[in-house]
Amino acid sequence: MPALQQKSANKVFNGTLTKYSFPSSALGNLEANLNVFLPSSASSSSPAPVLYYLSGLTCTEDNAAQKGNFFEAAAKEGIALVFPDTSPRGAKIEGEDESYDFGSGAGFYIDATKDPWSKHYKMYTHIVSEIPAALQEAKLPIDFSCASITGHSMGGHGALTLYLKEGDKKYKSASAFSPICHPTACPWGDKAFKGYLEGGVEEGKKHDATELIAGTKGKKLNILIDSGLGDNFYQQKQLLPEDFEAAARKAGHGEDEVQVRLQDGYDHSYFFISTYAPEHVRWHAKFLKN
Ligand SMILES: N[C@@H](CCC(=O)N[C@@H](CSC=O)C(=O)NCC(=O)O)C(=O)O
Repeated sequence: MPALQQKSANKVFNGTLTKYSFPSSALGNLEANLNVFLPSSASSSSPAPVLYYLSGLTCTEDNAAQKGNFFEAAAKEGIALVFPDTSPRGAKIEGEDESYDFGSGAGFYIDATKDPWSKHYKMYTHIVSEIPAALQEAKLPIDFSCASITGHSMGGHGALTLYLKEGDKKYKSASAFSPICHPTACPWGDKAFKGYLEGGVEEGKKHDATELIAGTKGKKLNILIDSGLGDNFYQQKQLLPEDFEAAARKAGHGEDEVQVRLQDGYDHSYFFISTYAPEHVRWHAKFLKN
């Protein structure tokens, strides 16, 4: 695995936010960027547990780091944060930069199976395996066996599906802000799955949180979702949190395992995320530090 290159470092809440890049084999050897926050408490003898944050459509590794309001709570709880990018960059595929909801900035946290996307668009492997391996090899003081995952919108879909697919051996808990909860039933998911997957929307069911949670009867889950009732994408039925909640209840998960909270007046923006980010970090800390 090629070494991480440090691009910048900033002190924040006594910890450090560092931007790295590395040539990613999952992304067809394109350069991948990510931001990593290490709390001051992290050391090789006391590595920090880690919370991954997956961003939404149009974002890079910087949006949540700059506007998400995650650092103070993570510093207090002694939790490392990893902010990956949302897609490969510069794959030079025709149509890659034509729309905000497909191609660059819109990798959907799946491994594409359809040409020409499948050579570069392997965001699932990039997040689940490649990034932890690269950070581990760089000997960052992070305990990758103690990880949880969160995200926003497309990244909320990523957080829920990676958690539901990988299980508690990989992630102890999942939370999401305004997640795309039922992508096979909304325009964003329909476009992404038809574009990236050989089997289209049918194959997309493997990457759909509402479909996945239906098969979790008897499993113990730790999921927290916040979505705003003033969110234009919620009103346009891109998010469908009610479908996810209904499927969770049908599979036998009560509020103690799957909480779906609809927050009055909040929109889809980082003003909403930054309001609830500290609470999400503290909620994950219960599972990461027990
Ligand atoms: N440009 C688009 C809207 C794009 C948008 O709202 N992106 C959200 C994520 S949406 C779901 O994944 C986002 O996080 N944007 C970045 C930010 O910093 O706010 C349009 O015109 O509708």
